[in-house]
Amino acid sequence: MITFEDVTKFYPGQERPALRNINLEIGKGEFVFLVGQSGSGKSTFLRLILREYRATKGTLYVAGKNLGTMNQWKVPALRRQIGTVFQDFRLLPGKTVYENVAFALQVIGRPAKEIRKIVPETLELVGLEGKEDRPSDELSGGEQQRVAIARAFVNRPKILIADEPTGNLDPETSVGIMKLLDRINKADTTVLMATHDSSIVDQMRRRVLELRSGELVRDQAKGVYGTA
Ligand SMILES: Nc1ncnc2c1ncn2[C@@H]1O[C@H](COP(=O)(O)OP(=O)(O)OP(=O)(O)O)[C@@H](O)[C@H]1O
Repeated sequence: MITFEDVTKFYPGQERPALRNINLEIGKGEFVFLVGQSGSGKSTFLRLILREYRATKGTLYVAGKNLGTMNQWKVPALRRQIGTVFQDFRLLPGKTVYENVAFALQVIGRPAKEIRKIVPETLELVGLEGKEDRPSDELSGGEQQRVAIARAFVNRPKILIADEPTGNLDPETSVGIMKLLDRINKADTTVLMATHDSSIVDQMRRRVLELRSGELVRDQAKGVYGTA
């Protein structure tokens, strides 16, 4: 689903690359944690997959497409296959739970009838049934993240990228969010999650990729957050 072939990324004016010679493959339906200290290259890794940047060297394939040679006009279609969730939720202020999720389908031109069917189904999946009409800014952090996950998943993307999705949540709420991401993964969605949350990584025991100064220093099946 995602293949890095010797991918290096230099930002303009940088002496050291943000990512250096990354080689790896993430298969369909995998759940992968991306860990590493601040500045190790995690965000750059995720942004390359979204074609926010191009690799300076090497080749990156996502959902069968070579992102290096992809025309700019095809990038929106690529991004429709990748749901994104962030630490700070990024919901539409002043909109209800329902509107936040429906908007994701409206902007890609889905028919109103389909939207009326899929949005309630997805809100039920994330445990927000009955809260459709609540203003999203009045919800708890955990509920807001559920809205964000519903919005990211409502289009049934092949890949879900989560950048520190539990970073603003307490441990108990974080466990609930991880159960939800696990359920989405079991629905055959490839999940890639950047995190500093060691207890979650240690509990879940999924594949762990560790970056250090832009290099991939660990690729461990059923891994833990840190090596001793
Ligand atoms: N737009 C940019 N322009 C120039 N340098 C950048 C840019 N974005 C990131 N960098 C640099 O690239 C390196 C990797 O940064 P990146 O944001 O990918 O790390 P990170 O692991 O996501 O960090 P964090 O955990 O703090 O989000 C750092 O040295 C950073 O300063």
